[in-house]
Order: sequence, then structure tokens, then C-alpha cells
Amino acid sequence: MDVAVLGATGDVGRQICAQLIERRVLPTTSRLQLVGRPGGASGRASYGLRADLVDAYDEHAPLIDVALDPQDVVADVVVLTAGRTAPARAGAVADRAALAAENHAVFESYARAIARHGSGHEVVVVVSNPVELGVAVVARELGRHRVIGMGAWLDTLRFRREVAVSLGVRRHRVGGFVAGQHGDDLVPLWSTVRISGLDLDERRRAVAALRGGRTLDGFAAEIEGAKADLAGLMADDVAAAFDLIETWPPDLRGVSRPWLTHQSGAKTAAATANATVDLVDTVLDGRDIVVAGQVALDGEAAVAGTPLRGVLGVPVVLGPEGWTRVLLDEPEPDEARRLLAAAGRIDAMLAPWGLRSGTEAAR
Ligand SMILES: NC(=O)c1ccc[n+]([C@@H]2O[C@H](COP(=O)([O-])OP(=O)(O)OC[C@H]3O[C@@H](n4cnc5c(N)ncnc54)[C@H](O)[C@@H]3O)[C@@H](O)[C@H]2O)c1
Repeated sequence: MDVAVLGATGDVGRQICAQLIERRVLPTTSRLQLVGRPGGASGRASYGLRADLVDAYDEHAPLIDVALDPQDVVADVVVLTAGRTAPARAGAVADRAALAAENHAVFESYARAIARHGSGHEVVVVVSNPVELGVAVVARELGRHRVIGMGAWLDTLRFRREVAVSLGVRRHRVGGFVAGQHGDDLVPLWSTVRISGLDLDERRRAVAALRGGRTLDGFAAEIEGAKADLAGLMADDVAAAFDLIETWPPDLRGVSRPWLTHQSGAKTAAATANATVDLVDTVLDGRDIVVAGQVALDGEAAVAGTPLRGVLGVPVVLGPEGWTRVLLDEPEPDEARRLLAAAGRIDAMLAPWGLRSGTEAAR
């Protein structure tokens, strides 16, 4: 099984390549294709990255090659991590519309090339932001089930970790999913949280204690306030800003810590790559596994009686042919309200590109 990484020389792309090899997701007989842009710095660096990876991992590296033309992308799983990112510095405010417009062109050029020249079976994992836009563009070209955005899986792992930290256990003992839109509009599905070793009553009590009487109806305001507090501290005392996060509840930590990490200049490449490689591993593994991801829905699930259409992060079954089923039981009322609001905002974000077929339009 072969994997292509589009934007391999970027911060996230090179972490993905290293983790694919270090975690032995790719056997030595498989191929890792590093895809860069012709003529530019990334084209040259792709050859250098190949040399560096072979230098580091000669004993167990797969075959590594370089492609600089989108029509040469050949793989079973394609990871889309090319494109512009929000500036990683304190106080930087991203022009989301400009970023979306630039990355839309990247998504479209690769999606069209894969549709025209690919095998017809590739599964695409979208990393680049806005991840929902990437999913919508690729789904239109390749079909809905062959594309999944990894933002909701990364958000899920972060949420599980924060819950685990609060309970004093390791992350693997905590289940549960984050849905919605990647970033500030994510929806922590507290109703899906499971903690190994706790029965239903114990879990309900533990979750209620962690939530502290809050509902998701106040979450957007909490995030806004959290960012303002962190921004105020960051210029003079970034350590104090990270310490302040420790005093907040798990779902708020799960949003604000990555935001501060990116603004600190460190970016979030290692965790992003880890979540991406999880999804690649799942597709290559051959078994169906439940993950969370941004997918293009067409009424496979409903929230509060409203069928979900358009791109949204939800728990899905992922396997070798892409995603199949959505596993979203009736969410709690506050989760449903936030999910529908997120779906509407994604829909509005997709509207300028004629990709709007979503939940909001149907209401
Ligand atoms: N989904 C998530 O959870 C998540 C998390 C972190 C980052 N990201 C996103 O991943 C993407 C990559 O982030 P990064 O930190 O690696 O950025 P980076 O700037 O370090 O790397 C970007 C890569 O994309 C390539 N690229 C840029 N414009 C291109 C174009 N027009 N055509 C082809 N290739 C192009 C660059 O050459 C480079 O290799 C960004 O969109 C970022 O927002 C997503």
C-alpha cells in the first residue's frame, strides 16, 4: 500500500512523513511519495527531504520518491497537507477568506488531477485548512466516501487527553468524540464520553463534575474570553498563559491550548501529524474502525429531526474504501444546537464556491 503526501516539505508534511516511517505504518515494500511544487523551493526541498528520510531511517524506510506534477500522484492514500497556513505568531489575525481562496485553488488542482489520473480508489485525508472546504472540493471530484478531514480526529484526541488529565488517567482509558467544525466551532460531544473502569452512574457523576454545571450554550463566549485572557498574557509571560489554561475545564483547554501553541510560534505539527497518521493507518489496516472526521454528508444522520447535509465533523466508521457509516446517536439538546449552528456556518463558508448543499440550506 502506498501513500502520497501533498505538501511534504511543510512543517506538518515532513512530520507526517517521519511518523509514517517511525511508527512503521509503511512496510519497506510500500512507497511513500513526496509531492512538492515544480520550480519552487518545495520542489528542491522534496529531493532533500527524501535524502534526509533515507539517511535517518535506512533500515526500515519504504521506497521514497518525489513527484512535482499533480498528475503524477499515485497512491492508495493521499494526504493533503499543501497550502497556506494562518501566521504562527502572537497577535496574528488570519485573513480566513484569503486563506480559503488560496487553498481552494490548491484543493481543486490536486482533486481534479487525482480524479483524472488516479486509480479511482484513493482515499484522501485532508489536513490543510479550512479542512471543511478541502473535504467539499475533493468530495465533489472523487465522491463523498473517499475523503475525510482529520480535524475532528485531532480535536477528539485533544479532548480525550484533557478529560484524562482531569481524571488522572491515561488517554487510552477515555473514549468519546468531538464533532462540528475544526477550530473554535468544534462540538465536544460530552454525551459520548466513556471512561474505562467506570459504570454508567460513576461516569455520569464524573462527567458532571468535569463540566461543572456548564452547557455548550455558553461555550463560544468562553472561548472568546479565554483567547482574550491568553492574548493579554502572551506578550510578557507565555509560561503564565500556559499555566492559566491548566485552571480551565477540559473542553475549554482542548480548544485554547492548541490556539496558544500555534500563536507561540511552535505550531502544532507533531500532534497534527500523529492524528493524520492514525487515520492513514486505519485506512491501510483493512479493518473498519470508528474515528471522527469531517465528511460530506447527505442525510446519513439527523440532529434534532434535521437531516445533516453538507460537510461536518462527525463520528464515522473508516476503512479501506473510505468512510461508510455515521455513528451519531441523538445528541443532548445543547450538543444538537451547537452542531446545527456549526453546520450552518460551514455551509455559509462554502457558499462562495457553489459548494453549499448543506443543513442550513435545507432548513
Ligand atoms: N486540520 C488540522 O488539524 C491542521 C492542523 C495544523 C495545520 N493544518 C493545516 O495544514 C496546512 C499545512 O500547514 P503547515 O504548518 O505544514 O504549513 P507550511 O507553510 O509549513 O507548509 C505548507 C506546504 O504547502 C506547500 N504549498 C503552499 N502553497 C502551495 C500551493 N499553492 N500548491 C502546492 N503546494 C503548496 C508548501 O510548499 C509547503 O510544502 C495548513 O493549511 C494548516 O492550516 C491543519
